[in-house]
Amino acid sequence: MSTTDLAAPMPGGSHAAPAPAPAHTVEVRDVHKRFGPSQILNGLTVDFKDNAITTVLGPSGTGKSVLLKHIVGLLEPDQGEIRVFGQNIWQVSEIERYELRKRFGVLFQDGALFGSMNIYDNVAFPLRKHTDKSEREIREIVMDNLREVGLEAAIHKAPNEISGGMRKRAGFARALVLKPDVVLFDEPDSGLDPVRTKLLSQLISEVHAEHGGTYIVITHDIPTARTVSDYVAVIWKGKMVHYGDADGAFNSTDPFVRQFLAGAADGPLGMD
Ligand SMILES: Nc1ncnc2c1ncn2[C@@H]1O[C@H](COP(=O)(O)OP(=O)(O)OP(=O)(O)O)[C@@H](O)[C@H]1O
Repeated sequence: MSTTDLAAPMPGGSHAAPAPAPAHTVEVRDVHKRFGPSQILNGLTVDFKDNAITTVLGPSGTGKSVLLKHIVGLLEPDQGEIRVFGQNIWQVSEIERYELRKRFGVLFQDGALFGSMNIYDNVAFPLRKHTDKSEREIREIVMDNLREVGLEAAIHKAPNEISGGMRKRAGFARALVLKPDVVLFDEPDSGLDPVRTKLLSQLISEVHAEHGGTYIVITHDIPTARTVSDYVAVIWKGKMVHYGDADGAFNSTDPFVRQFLAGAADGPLGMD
């Protein structure tokens, strides 16, 4: 429907009311996903809080990355809905889905940088591809973003000439250049030592405090969750078993949430 359609008078002289704003920017409704014999997501439902950082925690192999791929539209649910900005992403055209995706920034595990481009060109890439900004404007945005993640001195380096932590920061800068409403992080801590993990977690919190937005951080690293979380979501066996504020999660009396967040061997959570 175009804006002209929305402005058209209704029979009886009144105007059509604009569509109500969605309650949440990212809504996951009863999503099921199976790969071969394995049911990975099994009726998973969650509304991510807007303008907040939610960490998605859960044991290895429980479907956290599969959930993230559903949210960005890389995987289609067998059943259920993924709604972003109020739209079911599998009930819109491919072009509309592509437009919705542009409002997402994603930081993949390895930063997902192009090996053949230097750091500057990697960060400039989304601006060159998706906007008609001049090279002068692009330079200003890229340098602002690289400064924010502390990489302005590394612009001429290739991805394989910098450390894993720097690659993640470059990936973060690239994820931010289009000023996304939603930023997703797939295990930002993977492959980093505890000090670099802590520094990256602090950077995520600082950037969020500066720009706002809906951040979803997939991790199984409890210290990362403690540093960045406003809200904590816990997945187990393909379902969302807990969603609440960080204090509530870390002080939960639920045996499963307690065991998982304490990293304890004793409790309902076994090796299966
Ligand atoms: N495209 C796919 N085809 C088949 N199986 C898949 C596919 N993607 C994921 N899986 C399987 O789904 C399960 C969940 O994977 P996922 O990567 O979401 O786990 P995770 O919770 O993110 O785990 P970790 O914390 O260890 O990264 C795994 O058993 C994985 O092998």
